[in-house]
Amino acid sequence: MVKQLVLGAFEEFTPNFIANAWHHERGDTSAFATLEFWQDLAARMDAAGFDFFFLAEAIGYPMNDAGQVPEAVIRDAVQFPVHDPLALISGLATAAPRIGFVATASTTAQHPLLNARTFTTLDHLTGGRMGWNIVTSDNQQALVRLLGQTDVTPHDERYARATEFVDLSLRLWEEAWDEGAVLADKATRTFSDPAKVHRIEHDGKYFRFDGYFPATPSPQRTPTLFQAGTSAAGTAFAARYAECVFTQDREAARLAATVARLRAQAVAAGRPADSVKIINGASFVIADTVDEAQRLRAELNATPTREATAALFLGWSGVDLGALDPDATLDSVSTEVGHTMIDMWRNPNGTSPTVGEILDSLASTFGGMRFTGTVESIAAEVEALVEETDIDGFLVENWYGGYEGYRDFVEQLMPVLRERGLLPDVARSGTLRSMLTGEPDVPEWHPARAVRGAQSGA
Ligand SMILES: Cc1cc2nc3c(=O)[nH]c(=O)nc-3n(C[C@H](O)[C@H](O)[C@H](O)COP(=O)(O)O)c2cc1C
Repeated sequence: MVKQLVLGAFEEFTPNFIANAWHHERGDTSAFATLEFWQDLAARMDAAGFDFFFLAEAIGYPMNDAGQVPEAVIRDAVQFPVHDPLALISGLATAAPRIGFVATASTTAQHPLLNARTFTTLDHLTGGRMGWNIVTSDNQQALVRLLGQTDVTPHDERYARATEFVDLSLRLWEEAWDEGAVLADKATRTFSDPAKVHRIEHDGKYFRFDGYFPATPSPQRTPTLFQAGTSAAGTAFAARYAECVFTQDREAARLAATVARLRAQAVAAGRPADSVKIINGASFVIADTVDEAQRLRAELNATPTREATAALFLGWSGVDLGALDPDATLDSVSTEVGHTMIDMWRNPNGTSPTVGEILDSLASTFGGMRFTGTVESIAAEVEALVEETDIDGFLVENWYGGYEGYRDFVEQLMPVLRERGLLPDVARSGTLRSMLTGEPDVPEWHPARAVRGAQSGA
């Protein structure tokens, strides 16, 4: 039996993200800074039957170790300008009443209290439709300079900080307020029952907290937890906390290996293999003939400049390809930024591509799996990929920006995927967690459950 996929729309609050194709004739993102632009898009994805609207985040932008920002970043709009995704969501929720919202927020840049309060607020305002994509952040060089930090926090230490950040957040969401603490009882003038609201004291390596969490429990309490970053440290972190993992593999065999590794680590962490939903990036170029689709794909590959793609790579990986010998490989390059990005260009079983080859092919490889063909050929490929890799869904990449970037996928491919049983006949609804996991509550194995009610009755 085929698996029913979950679908997210992959966006960032910027003119156009990974494709850097905002200037393509089919798209128009000149109004990207307006609420109406995003409300229109979210409403259409809601009506189309997508499960969630996903917002990546970049507080920093590509910058090399010397603090120089490639000119292409500003000229070509490479994650710059970028606006605040969390500020967008309540406005989207009014226009899109069913779809979930997953917002990326960084444990390297944020503070647990401020972050937890924002997600609780948004989970209330969306009626339980919020997800948090937990990242330790790319674009590190700019991030530390903008936040006034002295240096990039080493890669694995960022995950140690993320662990403490999430553990404290879970206490704020699950332990600070008991069920039934909010009474709003006029007769006794008791809004909240002091016996059921608990002080949280935390004195850790990275954070201290001493006091009450000032936001009432939201419909999901803990927002649905996503994670992105599949280094060894990232995978271990995902195995502990993530209900969904966003991956970006672009070859079936590599994706199958990532899925197997994530499921094995989940089992080793004491949870069922299928309790981690693995959602891979995917872009779809659809036309009446395979030739025409390939022509359009080639046109899209030629859209971003070489400087823009190299800058995007720098931001995500921390590696400035322009400063390296074009004949060298990345085999011995080390980075404190993104291991996932570098690992994609290393071939442990053979010859790795050279820096020159990587630069030549970046535009045609950014993002996740690429599907190019007719509706029927792509639907068959999707089914075969799900069978081969055991993934749970796709984060559909927007190419041109705005609804144009999804139109063919929504209007042509989704009906055929539905006919093949790869999508539900009726769009999922309810809280985001129930849409993605089938269960309304955080699962038993999750660390959230260990702290829930820890002080109740105390
Ligand atoms: C698929 C994917 C999506 C990511 N999205 C973001 C993002 O939106 N914002 C961000 O700051 N970092 C993002 N990152 C980077 C992560 O913050 C990650 O922590 C970083 O790559 C370092 O961890 P890693 O070596 O495990 O990949 C993403 C990484 C991956 C692999």
